[in-house]
Formats: sequence, C-alpha cells, structure tokens
Amino acid sequence: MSLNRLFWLVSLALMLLFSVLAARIVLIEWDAYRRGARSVDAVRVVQLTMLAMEKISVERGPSNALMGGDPEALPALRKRLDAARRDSDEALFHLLDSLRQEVDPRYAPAIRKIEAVRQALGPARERIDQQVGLVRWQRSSREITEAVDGMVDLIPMLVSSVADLSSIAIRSDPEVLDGLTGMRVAASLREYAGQVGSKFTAPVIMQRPLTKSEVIEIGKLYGRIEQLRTLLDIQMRAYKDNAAFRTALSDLDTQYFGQGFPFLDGLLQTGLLSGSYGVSTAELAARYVPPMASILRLRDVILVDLIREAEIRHRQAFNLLVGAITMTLFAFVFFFMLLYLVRQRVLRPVLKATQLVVGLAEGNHDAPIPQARHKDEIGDMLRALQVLKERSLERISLAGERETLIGQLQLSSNTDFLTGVLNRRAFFAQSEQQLAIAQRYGRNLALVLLDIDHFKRLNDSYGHLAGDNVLRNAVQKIAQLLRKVDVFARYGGEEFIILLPEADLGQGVAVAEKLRAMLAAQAFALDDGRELRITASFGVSALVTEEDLDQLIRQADEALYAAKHKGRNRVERAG
Ligand SMILES: Nc1nc2c(ncn2[C@@H]2O[C@H](COP(=O)(O)OP(=O)(O)OP(=O)(O)O)[C@@H](O)[C@H]2O)c(=O)[nH]1
Repeated sequence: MSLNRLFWLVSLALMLLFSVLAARIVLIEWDAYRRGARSVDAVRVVQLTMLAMEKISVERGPSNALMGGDPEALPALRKRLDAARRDSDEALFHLLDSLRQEVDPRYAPAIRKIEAVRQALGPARERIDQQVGLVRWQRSSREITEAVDGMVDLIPMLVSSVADLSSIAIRSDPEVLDGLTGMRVAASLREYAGQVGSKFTAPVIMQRPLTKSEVIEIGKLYGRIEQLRTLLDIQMRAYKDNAAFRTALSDLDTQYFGQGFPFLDGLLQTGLLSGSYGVSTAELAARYVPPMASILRLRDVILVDLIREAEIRHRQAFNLLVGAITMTLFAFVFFFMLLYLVRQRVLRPVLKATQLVVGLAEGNHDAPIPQARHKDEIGDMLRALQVLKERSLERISLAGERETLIGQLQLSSNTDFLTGVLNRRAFFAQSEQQLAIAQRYGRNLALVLLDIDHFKRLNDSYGHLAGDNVLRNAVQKIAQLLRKVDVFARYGGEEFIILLPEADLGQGVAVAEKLRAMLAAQAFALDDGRELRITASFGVSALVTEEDLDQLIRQADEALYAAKHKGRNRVERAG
C-alpha cells in the first residue's frame, strides 16, 4: 500500500475515532446540563407544591377560628378566611399551571393528585361554611371534627405529590436528596403541628374534655412531631456548617418547641381533666399559629440553599458543556491542522524525495529538487538530495572526462605521433585479429612493406624538418588510396606496413604498384617553395598456408630488400 493511501486511511480512522469520542464527551456534558435544568425545574415545582400545602394548612387556622368564633369577631374572621382561601386557590392554580408546562410524562401522576385536591377543596370548604352558619347550640362535636378533618384529609395527596416530584428531582440530580428530604421533613412537621392544633378545635369550641380517641390521635401526632424533629438532626448533618440553617433550627426550637408546643401541651392537660380551656379557637390560633412560622422558615432556608446549589451545579454543567464543545471544536481544528502539516511538510516532501531518489538512481537529473523552506529534518533531506544530485552530476561529468581521456590515451598509445597512422604495436594488435579471421575462414590476406628511397639523402639535403613534412604528406596520400579495412601503420623510420584483408598476392602487388606510381608522380612542396620528389620500394607477401604475421613480414621484407637491391622505386613480391 502506498504511503499516501496509508496516510488517508489512518487519518480517516483517527477522524472517526476522534469524532465518536468527541460526540460522547459532548453528549455526556449535554446530558448533565439537561439533568441540571430538570432538577432545578423539579425542585421549583416541589417548592410550589409545598407552598400550596402550606396555604391549605394555613387556611385551616381561620376556618377553625370561624367555626368557634364569637359572633362579633365573625366579620373579621370571615375576611381572614376569604383571604386565606384566595391564597390557597392562587397557590394551587400557580402550581398546576407550572406543572402543565412540563412536557415530561413523569409529572402526570402529580398533576392528577393536585387536580383531585383542587376538586376536593370545594366540598371541604362547604362543610366548614355549613358549621359557621350554625348557631353554637346547633353544632355537634362530630360534625366540627369532620369539617376540620375534611381540610386535613387534603394534605396526604399533596404530600404524595411532593414525594413524586422529589423523586424526579433526585433522579435528575442525586445531590438534592438531603435538601429535599430536609424540606419534606420540615413540611411534614408543619403539617403535623397544624393537625395537632386542629385536634383542639372541636373541644375548644364545645369547651369539653378531650375524648379518648382524640387523646390517642393527639398522642400519635406528638410522637410524629418528636420523630420529625429528631429526623431533622439526622437528615441535615450536611447542613451543620450552614449558618442560616443553624439559626432557623434554633428559632424552631425556641419558638415552636419552646412556645407553641408547650402551649398546646397546657391545653392537653386541661382537655384531659376539665375541658375548660379558657381560650377561644381564635385565641388558640393567635397563640399557636405564629410559632409554627419558624417551621416554615426552616423549610425555606433549606429550599433557598437547595435551589442555589442546584442552580450552581446547573451553571457548572452549562460551563462544562460550553467548555467541552469549545475544546472539541479546537481539537478538531488542531487535528485538521496536524493532518495538513503532516501532509504538506512530511508526506508530500517524502513522496517527492522518493521520486527524486528513484529518478537519480535511474539517471534522471532533469527533475528540479524543491527548495527547502523549513529548518527541519525534511529541509535537511531536501538539501542533502540537492548535494546528492550535484555529486551525481559531478561523477557523471568526471566519468565522461575519464572516458574521453581514456579514448585519447588509447588513440595516442596506438598512433604514431608524427604521421597520425597506427604505430607498430597497434598494427600487430589489429593485424593478429585479421590474420586469425582470414585463417579461420580461409580468406586471402596480403601484406605490403614500403620504404622511402634514399631518405637519408633527403634529410641531409633539405633538413630533418623537411623530411618530417615529406613523411606526413606521403602518409596522407597513401592513406587516401587505401580501403577502410586496410591496416596502415608506420613500421619504423621511413618504413611503413600495410595489411590488406581479402587480398591475394596479386591484388597486394597491384595495390603496392598503385601506391608506388602515386608517390613517384607526386611533387612534395617545401616551406621555401621548392618542390621535391620521392620514390619508394615495396615488398609484398600474402597468406598461403598457415604463416604467422612474423613470417608474412619477413617474406615482405625480403621482397623489399630485393626491390632495393634491384634499383629501388619498384615492387617485388615474396617467393
Ligand atoms: N626526417 C626524418 N628522418 C628520419 C626519420 N626516421 C628515420 N629517418 C632517417 O631516415 C634515414 C634512413 O636512412 P637509411 O636507413 O640509411 O636508408 P636510405 O638513406 O633511405 O637508403 P635506402 O633505404 O637504402 O634507400 C636515416 O638518416 C634516418 O635518420 C624521421 O622520422 N624523420
């Protein structure tokens, strides 16, 4: 697989992996953010439900007071009751309105229960109003108790709704568990405190002792109130360093458990003995209800802290989400930049360098080597390639020069420096080959030896330089008359040798005769303008059987000697 393809495959795989990881991180943060939002919403509706519960509990105060109130106090109590009912209705309306805005189906059971409370509220109020409309002697303890219980019975459904909504909030954000439980404990404490107060309504109105069952119920409620107080200490350990909570708890102990509760205890003692309480329901409410406010303050301190903490976590989740998205985007940008850099600054130069190295190895020096633009390893590689290319070119050029030099050397070592024809050594080398071919294939081969006549005299008469000139000119003229295959060489001094392949003795003699006639007819011009003439003597031999080169030369030399002896300027054949 090519490096380029591998790079893209690995990049794609990394990209996929990275995208999955990034999506996972962003989704986790998104989920935490959504859960935070849901938790804050759920805590808020828990708050609204508790508020509605509180308002309905509070409504019991003027209700009970009105049922046992003095005739002259009735208008004022009526006004208080109407205001309390309006508050309850508003709280319920607001709660239902907020709940219906939630699209989450988990809110449906709570909505149903609160709707039921709203519907049950009308009949409960009617029973209260019926008792208020009766004159004192027409009222019965049982009906008053039923009227009071009618209002109390609304609360369990609201408590159940609080439980539903709390579990939604806790599932979204487990951190709200302690606070929500504390709030619910405080709300229950307020409810039981209200209920235990309500238990005295009928006896106070009728100014009678408590019945046995009332004493039992009041005892049970006392027990629950004590339990809830203990539970507050256990459940709210995490809040022990919270100053506002500590103050609210201490207010609860001094106001409710220090004043309200002992007041009720006094009524209980009276109710167990005589039933002459010495207070009306309005006075009962006026002394007992205000201390109960400390319970709600404690609840609200917990609630404010809970919502603040939930909002902080929600904000943190939002910040983490934004951080995760931003970091993911940055990481994507860096990733792409990294891919781009690796491709541009590593992969492409390496591929290019590979091509160039292969090209250099194949002898292609035309491709230009890119300029190294960066001071990095790739830059070093490109610079090294440039050096490599230059050295390679230098080596090629040196090799060329060496070839030329060797050629020249070979030429000069084979050539006679004065005449330019082959020297004696080169003649033997080439002629041995020709002789071997001729002998192997049975071809003809003739050899001519020629010597310029009276050359010493020429030298002596015209000078050595003139002799050299004559030698050069004579060789030139002779060469013009020979074939390309003929091997022409200077044999020594003014003596030359010619090997004639594919020529028998007769043809050799004919060539020698042609050369002799040419030289004899030739006028050689001297530097001073004078002309001189020369002649040469020739000895010719030819291959007959198995003669070697020395034998052929010896035979030709003998013939040349004979030509000299017979008067020169003539051709003699061997044999
Ligand atoms: N100018 C010149 N003279 C040369 C060269 N090589 C040999 N000679 C001369 O050639 C002459 C040869 O003389 P000899 O061997 O006596 O023969 P010759 O005078 O030609 O007489 P024959 O061969 O008998 O006709 C000598 O004087 C050499 O010095 C050369 O390269 N240049």
